[in-house]
Amino acid sequence: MDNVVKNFSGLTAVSNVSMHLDTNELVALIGPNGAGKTTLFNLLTGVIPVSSGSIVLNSDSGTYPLNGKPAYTIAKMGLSRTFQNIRLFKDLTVMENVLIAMTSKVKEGFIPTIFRFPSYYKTEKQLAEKAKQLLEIFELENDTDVLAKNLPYGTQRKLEIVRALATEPQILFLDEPAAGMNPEETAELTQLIIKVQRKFHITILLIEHDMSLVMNLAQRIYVLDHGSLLAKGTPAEIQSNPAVIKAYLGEEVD
Ligand SMILES: Nc1ncnc2c1ncn2[C@@H]1O[C@H](COP(=O)(O)OP(=O)(O)OP(=O)(O)O)[C@@H](O)[C@H]1O
Repeated sequence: MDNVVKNFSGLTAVSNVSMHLDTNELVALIGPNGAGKTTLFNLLTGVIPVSSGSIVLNSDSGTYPLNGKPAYTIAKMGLSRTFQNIRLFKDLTVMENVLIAMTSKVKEGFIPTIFRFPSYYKTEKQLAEKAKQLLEIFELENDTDVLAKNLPYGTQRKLEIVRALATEPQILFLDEPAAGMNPEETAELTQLIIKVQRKFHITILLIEHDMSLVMNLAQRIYVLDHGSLLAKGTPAEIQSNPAVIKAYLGEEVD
């Protein structure tokens, strides 16, 4: 993204932010409350339009502008996300939640679907098999028939990530994946994110307040403060950056 600005009637939530993600990178976006992190995710995934600036996806087949594209088009281009608040279908089972997320990829035509021809069952069976494989990675394979609302909170967050992965993304945006998790769950999630990134060769950008997760996971970190980019660098560089420490702790450091 190059020089991206987002104004909300008088308030500049994102101010001239430029950043990039390289293929297969795991990058964290951090910053104090209200810094503009979620707004940036909403811009990247087409939930809201930019006020100015550009966002592009570079791939082997060319360069594609993302700004101005609706969220479903961006999702189809291979950018998937989770939200800060859990957005599962609470009254559906774990398996149903994953299958629904997958259906955007199904090429099955209308007629076989309506009349339930053999090809329909084949597709459904293939999808269920794939969903099961994903659920196994997250150790949810024994919970396929459990209603989402009956899962413990930390498990619901894991299911959100499974749903985002079900669309086979190239880039995954995780908005506070460890929010509300205890230290044990956070440590488990950290390992899972590493595993998923390696297994599927995806690029990940994550927003997170839990510094243990950020410092253990991220190859690079961007720091936002009051809508502007305050710092960027490796975890070691960010941890010792006086401006970052000041933004977090509200005091000067020597
Ligand atoms: N739709 C909106 N209309 C008006 N102002 C908004 C809107 N969305 C966000 N803002 C404002 O933009 C600023 C950045 O908010 P944002 O949610 O992006 O911050 P954040 O870094 O994600 O914060 P947190 O860590 O608390 O989630 C805040 O001042 C917020 O009130």
